[in-house]
Amino acid sequence: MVLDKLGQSLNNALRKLARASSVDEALVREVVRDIQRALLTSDVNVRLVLDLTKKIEKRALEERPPAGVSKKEHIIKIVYEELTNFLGKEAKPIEIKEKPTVLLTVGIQGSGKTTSVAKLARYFQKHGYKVGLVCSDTWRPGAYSQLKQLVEPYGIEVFGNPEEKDAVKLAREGVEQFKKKGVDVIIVDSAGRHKEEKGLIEEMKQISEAINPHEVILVIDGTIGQQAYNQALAFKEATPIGSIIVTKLDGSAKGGGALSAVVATGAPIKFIGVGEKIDDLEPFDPKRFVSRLLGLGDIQGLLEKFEELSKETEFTEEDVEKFLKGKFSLKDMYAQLEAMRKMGPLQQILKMIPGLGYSIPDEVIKVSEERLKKFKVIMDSMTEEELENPEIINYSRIKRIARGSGTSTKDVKELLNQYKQMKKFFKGMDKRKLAKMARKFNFGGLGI
Ligand SMILES: Nc1nc2c(ncn2[C@@H]2O[C@H](COP(=O)(O)OP(=O)(O)OP(=O)(O)O)[C@@H](O)[C@H]2O)c(=O)[nH]1
Repeated sequence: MVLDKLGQSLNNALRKLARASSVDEALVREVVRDIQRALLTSDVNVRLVLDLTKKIEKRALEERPPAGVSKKEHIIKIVYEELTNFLGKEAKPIEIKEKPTVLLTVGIQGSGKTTSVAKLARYFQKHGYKVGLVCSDTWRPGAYSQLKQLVEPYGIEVFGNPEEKDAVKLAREGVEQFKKKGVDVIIVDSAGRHKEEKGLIEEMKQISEAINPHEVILVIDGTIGQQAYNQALAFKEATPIGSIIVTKLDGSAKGGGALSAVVATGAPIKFIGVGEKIDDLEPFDPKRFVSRLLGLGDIQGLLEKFEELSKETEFTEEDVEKFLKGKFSLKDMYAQLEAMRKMGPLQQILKMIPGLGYSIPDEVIKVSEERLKKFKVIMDSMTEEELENPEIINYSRIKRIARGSGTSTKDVKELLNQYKQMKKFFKGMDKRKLAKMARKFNFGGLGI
């Protein structure tokens, strides 16, 4: 996992808070100290840590939680917000505004540049773009074949010539060729032979002049921790169109230091490298990153699931509200059960929502494909009125429905029973938490 040690320490600090019977000043200070320690261990710069934790402490001690929110919840939210701000607040994706968009990547030797170029190519390809790669690494003869090998399985073309010694010429030729071929994104991999910033920036300027890229991406090795600051700063000062990929955040003890150091320079981090495989590249989104880091659940992931699902089932916000309030018809229940089956166990989904650890009885949500099919057949034999208001279904209606659908009265009763249980369960949930949960399901501006 990405920065799992840091995440674990931060999560432990928040758990201390969550477990305490009451929240007083001493506890706040203790939790803040734990957060400090966790960040320092991840090589975050001392001054940055102190600034950040001072803000958290001040807000935690001074701010009063709004009605309906406990002090603990409020402090967790403060920690989440301040950490998110600390890491740049908003995601800043690479935008493909023009076709072709030309991207130039630079990086110090061994930073993970070539691997990142392949990952980026795959990323854009997965998003529907036709990608061409240019290897202008004239320093390391193996670079061209390394790149080719990485992207070959995906049919991504690589331009290069291991015999050519002029990197600028290679870059220019490669870009020209791909422009003629009509690709959407051209990524140029530079030499990466430099051990320090100066040479790197010189090379970047030369190639930039020749190919006029839309964006230059500096690849920084996340394992160098706060040393990333100087690299990112020199880069930022050299180019106004620069963005950054921080690599090797999987298993790096110093990743927190690298990320925060880069953010401190004002250079935008656009992607993070989270493994050696081609798909191990993630767009960097501070909100999503921090909520995962703190173990608050992956809200964004949840939303995406809902979005995907709503495309197929027209699963609307009102549906969710109805569902959560226990006000739903049999038709709604069927749609929800179907949706749940597609999303995985509801239990799992609820876990993705911060602060909710509801334990839902199995019988409420367990519904097999076969059972669902049977439910559908039964429901097809019901009247509109019965579907809207199943309470009116008495024994004689049950018998008629069973006959009409070719099922047994037991089957019909089972369906009605499932409906009752579900309704009862959701009605019985804590109203405050329920309202909070409904709010969390708000697809639009979702803030914790
Ligand atoms: N664990 C992990 N390893 C990575 C990541 N990104 C790159 N690597 C590894 O880092 C090593 C160096 O990567 P390269 O892509 O060859 O680095 P480079 O900067 O192009 O290297 P030179 O061309 O020699 O300057 C390789 O073993 C990669 O597999 C990452 O996000 N996580």
